[in-house]
Amino acid sequence: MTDTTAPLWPAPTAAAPVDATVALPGSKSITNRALVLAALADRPSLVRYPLLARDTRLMLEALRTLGAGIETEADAVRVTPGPVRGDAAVDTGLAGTVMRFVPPVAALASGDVRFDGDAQARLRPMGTVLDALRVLGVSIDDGGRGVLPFTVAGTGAVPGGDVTIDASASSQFVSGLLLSAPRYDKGVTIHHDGRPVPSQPHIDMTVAMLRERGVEVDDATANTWRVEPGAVRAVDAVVEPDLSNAAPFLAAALLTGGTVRVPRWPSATTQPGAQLRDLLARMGAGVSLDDGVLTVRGTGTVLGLDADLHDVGELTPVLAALAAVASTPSRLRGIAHLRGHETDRLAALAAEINGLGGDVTETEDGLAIRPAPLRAGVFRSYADHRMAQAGAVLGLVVPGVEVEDIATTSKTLADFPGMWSALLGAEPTA
Ligand SMILES: O=C(O)C1=C[C@@H](OP(=O)(O)O)[C@@H](O)[C@H](O)C1
Ligand SMILES: C=C(OP(=O)(O)O)C(=O)O
Repeated sequence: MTDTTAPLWPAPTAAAPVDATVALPGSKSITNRALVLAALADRPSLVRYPLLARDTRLMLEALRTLGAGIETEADAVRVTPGPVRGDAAVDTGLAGTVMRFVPPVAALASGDVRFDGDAQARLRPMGTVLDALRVLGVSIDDGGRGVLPFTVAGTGAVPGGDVTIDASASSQFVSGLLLSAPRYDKGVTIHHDGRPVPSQPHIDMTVAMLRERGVEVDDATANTWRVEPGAVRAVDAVVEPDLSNAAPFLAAALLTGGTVRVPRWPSATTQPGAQLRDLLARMGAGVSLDDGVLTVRGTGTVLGLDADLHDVGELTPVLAALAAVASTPSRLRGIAHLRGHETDRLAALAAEINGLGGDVTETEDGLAIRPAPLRAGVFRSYADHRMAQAGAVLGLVVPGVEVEDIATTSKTLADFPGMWSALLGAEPTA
């Protein structure tokens, strides 16, 4: 769905190579995991440098509604766990992490918890999570539809146990169950049966964050995860910068032949955005990491990319935008599951890049993108933050691109337009 009443944002073209240092806010994925685990923990804790954007504010509100104490301090959120409360309503917005991570928490409530979200959220796959919770002993009324809205009927405890799911449509089905599993009476063992699970780094992130809090997790067998029941230890967490949100800024360096530096870039991380180092280098960038600062330099060449993005699907929109202005063809593979993201991202990218004169075809599991001269036009964002970012990236080198609903970027960045202006304002004035 697209907001046809939203104003058009004239995407600025780069008058010169960019030269900027971009400090990125916290990772959406780490923030929302840290908040859920803090709400389920054995005592209060701090989540430091959290992302404060729509998806994480929805998570804060959901956990507050379910009984956690939430206090926002300078650069931190203090979370005080409490008994999970029923007779509550949770707004998921369009956040996959809220709609997949919070129902397993609500299953611990004493009473009903109703879930609903944006109109577009009602299209995102949920049935696997709901069916799994039923197998683990939870009663849920979804009217037989397997999507939002639905009601989780908590009884104050969840038996837990063994469940087999098909998580090929989203790794979040696995992560959501794992995060609450230590609080279920028998813990949880998940077996995946189906095509490969996408976004493995995000599952690794879930497992690592559980272990950091003293939870016993066995992931030694492929496609099986076992979480033992037990306390979730409260830890003060430091949230890394959101490396996936680095993508449009780093892309600007590549496209304009400029330089972009991102401080606090972790040397080791489970974030999929870490793979931008390799992916952008393959597209022609000079990439270096020194003293925690990632530097990406454009060399004046943007090469096409042939890559399997199954593990790093959320990088696709920006990489597709780069590929659309590359000098050689690209194949982006392994990303059929993007059809269930904020919007059908494969259809949306093909439609919007082609709308500017591009040459993109959808394949069964991705996109084939061939070089073509692009022209001015409207780039629709379909309420998808990363589509809007892709439009901004194209606008750097294609004069006259207007991005519809740039405000949708607030899903994971409080002020993307401001950051984008600062990026361009930092051009050397030579
Ligand atoms: O667990 C997470 O934090 C995420 C997992 C991934 O979901 P999918 O596995 O559905 O792609 C990713 O695309 C999303 O942006 C965030
Ligand atoms: C797929 C994404 O988000 P969500 O967490 O809503 O699934 C994304 O941010 O690219």
